[in-house]
Amino acid sequence: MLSRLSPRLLSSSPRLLSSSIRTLVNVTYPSPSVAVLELDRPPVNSLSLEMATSITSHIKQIESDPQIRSLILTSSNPKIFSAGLDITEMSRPSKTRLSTFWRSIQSLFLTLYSTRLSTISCITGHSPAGGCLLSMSCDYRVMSRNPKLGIGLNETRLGIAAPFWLKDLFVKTVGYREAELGLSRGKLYSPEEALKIGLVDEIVDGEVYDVAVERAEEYAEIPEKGIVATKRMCRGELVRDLEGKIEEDVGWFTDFILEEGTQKGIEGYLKSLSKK
Ligand SMILES: CC/C=C\C/C=C\CCC/C=C/CC(=O)SCCNC(=O)CCNC(=O)[C@H](O)C(C)(C)COP(=O)(O)OP(=O)(O)OC[C@H]1O[C@@H](n2cnc3c(N)ncnc32)[C@H](O)[C@@H]1OP(=O)(O)O
Repeated sequence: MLSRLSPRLLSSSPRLLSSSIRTLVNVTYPSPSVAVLELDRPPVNSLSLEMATSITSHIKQIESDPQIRSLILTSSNPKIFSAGLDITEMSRPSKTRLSTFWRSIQSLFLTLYSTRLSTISCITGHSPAGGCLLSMSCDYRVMSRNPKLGIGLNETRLGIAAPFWLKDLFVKTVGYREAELGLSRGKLYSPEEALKIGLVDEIVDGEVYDVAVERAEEYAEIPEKGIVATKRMCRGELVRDLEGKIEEDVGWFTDFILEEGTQKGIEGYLKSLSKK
């Protein structure tokens, strides 16, 4: 039933949907060629299996409407874009659930990174780890100037390492040396710092959403053929690298997460979060 509804209909009845099926995202259309996908999984928009699957399927629905040229990814929580992977998915999981979870993350990355749509990440709040992955998978990033916010890859702080494709994405975004420094220190960058290293493209004092819509409309005016060919040229290599190693990557991830030492680290990290 849900899959037969067009994206436009989805956006016109978000309340009806949320009362029947929890979609975890809201889709709206500020102009005829622009869609907005708002992450809506309180409290922190962490990426569970269901959340990742929902984002991926909504991107595919939006993509299937030829009128839509640009997609803004944002959050219903003004303080948090996304807290990254749902850490509870990695705490004492079954191997089956863990591998399905990781496949949903791989698939979300591949879908967002290689979509024909021009993608704008509208970062109003914190964006650590998987949140930074979502933003880096977009074509353009605008962030609130708020100096208290952080964006970056903090995996080492959890005693884990980013997978090779996330490391490669970071290297492609900020350059080798900065990526090596940022990854090994698990650094979360302030908006000013992120702008300096090219992790975000613009920081905004006022309404960051309005700037995101403006940028989305600018992208929508560029001929689609040129955009798609350029994205394929710039992004194809990383997409092919991961597509060729899906099973290997699932194996590494599940083996690493299921190790007792990793489990103890994850438990400790979860405790420290809930004690705050
Ligand atoms: C080839 C492969 C080989 C090996 C690969 C191995 C490993 C790969 C690893 C994969 C990569 C992982 C990337 C990730 O995304 S891991 C997640 C990292 N995220 C974080 O560290 C963020 C943690 N959260 C925070 O810092 C703060 O919550 C935040 C700043 C976002 C918001 O702060 P605020 O004060 O507003 O809220 P809190 O009180 O902290 O949180 C509210 C409740 O939400 C819970 N919470 C927070 N973050 C998460 C999360 N990521 N997952 C699940 N739950 C989360 C938090 O515990 C609070 O819960 P309650 O106490 O209210 O129950």
